Amino acid sequence: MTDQFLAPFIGRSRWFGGKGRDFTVTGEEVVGTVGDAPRVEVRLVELTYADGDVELYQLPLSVYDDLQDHLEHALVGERDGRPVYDAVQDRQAMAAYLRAFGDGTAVEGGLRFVRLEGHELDLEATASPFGGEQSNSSVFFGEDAVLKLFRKVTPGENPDVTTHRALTEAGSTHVAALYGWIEQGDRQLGMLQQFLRTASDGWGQALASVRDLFAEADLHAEEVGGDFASEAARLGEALAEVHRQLRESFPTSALPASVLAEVMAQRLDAAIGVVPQLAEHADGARAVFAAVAGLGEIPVQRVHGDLHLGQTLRTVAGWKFVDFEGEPAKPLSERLLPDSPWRDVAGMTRSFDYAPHAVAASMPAEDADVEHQRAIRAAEWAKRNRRAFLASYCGEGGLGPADRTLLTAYVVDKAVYECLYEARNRPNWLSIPLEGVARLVG
Ligand SMILES: Nc1ncnc2c1ncn2[C@@H]1O[C@H](COP(=O)(O)OP(=O)(O)O)[C@@H](O)[C@H]1O
Ligand SMILES: O=P(O)(O)O[C@H]1O[C@H](CO)[C@@H](O[C@H]2O[C@H](CO)[C@@H](O)[C@H](O)[C@H]2O)[C@H](O)[C@H]1O
Repeated sequence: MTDQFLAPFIGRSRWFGGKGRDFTVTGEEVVGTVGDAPRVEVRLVELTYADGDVELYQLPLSVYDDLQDHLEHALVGERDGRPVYDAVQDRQAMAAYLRAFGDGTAVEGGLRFVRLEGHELDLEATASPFGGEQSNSSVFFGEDAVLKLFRKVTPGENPDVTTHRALTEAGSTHVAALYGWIEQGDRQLGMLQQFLRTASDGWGQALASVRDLFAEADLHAEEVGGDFASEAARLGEALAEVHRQLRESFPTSALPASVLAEVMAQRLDAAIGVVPQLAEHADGARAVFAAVAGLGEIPVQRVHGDLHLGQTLRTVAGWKFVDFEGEPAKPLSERLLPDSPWRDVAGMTRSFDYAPHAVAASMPAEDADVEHQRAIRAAEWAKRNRRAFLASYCGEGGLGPADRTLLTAYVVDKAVYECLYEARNRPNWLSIPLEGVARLVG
């Protein structure tokens, strides 16, 4: 018997990846507890979708004897007359998590809080939940650490933990150092890492740069004060370094290009099932994928897997990349597979296209002339930053013809994925990747 309140709570939560799909809660288990006042029950809730897919979601819930006025916004339901709250929103509950890391020992119910050496945690830091868009749930501990609790959980390693660990141990300056993680059996449920105090995210900076450009109708991207190209170039350099470190830390192999082309074509077919508007661009996209089939063997390695400007943070010590979990909709087994580094380059390329079009969508143009002018500036901004990024990513070798074919296919594949993502999560934004696909294959 499962609690009635779970399904509506999960369904309305930002982190729920199954939006738009019918599901029922088919099981739940308390796999651990943290603290005692309140007591946090860490529940794994099994969801079964109408098409038979099954997923497990992690719900840390704090249980109190009485209603807590200050947690009204976080009330999830009531069990046996006791109020149950979303523990991520609950400072006291999160303080207990931090203390558990401080002890570095196993906590009741099989949860293990594992610490890496090298950082003295501030155990008194105040917890505050991250308020932005995300697929998991993060809590900041003062200016010291960030705890990310994974929502969709699967057995085995979580690539966010293992990739951060490898990069931290390799001394990378382009990630927030990993401080520890939470395990339950063979699952990794959360990750504690360095709080990047001086960070501002690349997406926000890119939007500001575009707004600057749109405000100066007669100027080109390189002429306005908020030009982003030198940052785009730094991002390219940083990504090249991260890819090099990942090649050294994880196994590398080769993938037959024909297999990659087929996988991309299948992803397109599946996406058309959800976003029928993609069908009119299908022939063009298939031709782009087919061109990859002749490329022989593609070198593959551990990559980020879902890179975009929102996963980049500019700090006084340079650019950092976050969230190495891969695309949230992909099964873990696929997210762990080595892939071509061009997937990450393609993700950034798409993001350089998204930023100007997202700004344009949020600023209705007064007339057709302004709209036309903005479309030209948007294309200019995207091209300028894409070029700066690519030039420094590729370095002296530049981009060869085979690389270009592969990159183009990854860019189209990413734009197709984005159509699916937007249709399910932000239908108002669907036109951004859809028009992107049209431009790419048109
Ligand atoms: N170490 C960090 N320090 C400061 N802010 C961070 C850190 N890691 C992530 N963030 C912020 O939190 C946001 C969400 O983190 P992310 O890892 O992308 O979560 P999710 O996997 O849920 O999408 C990021 O976009 C970034 O703005
Ligand atoms: O950050 P997540 O791992 O949750 O990634 C998912 O959500 C992203 C949006 O938050 C989505 O990114 C898309 O929108 C971005 C602007 O919000 C844009 O910069 C990206 O280029 C675009 O792909 C991402 O695809 C999705 O997996």
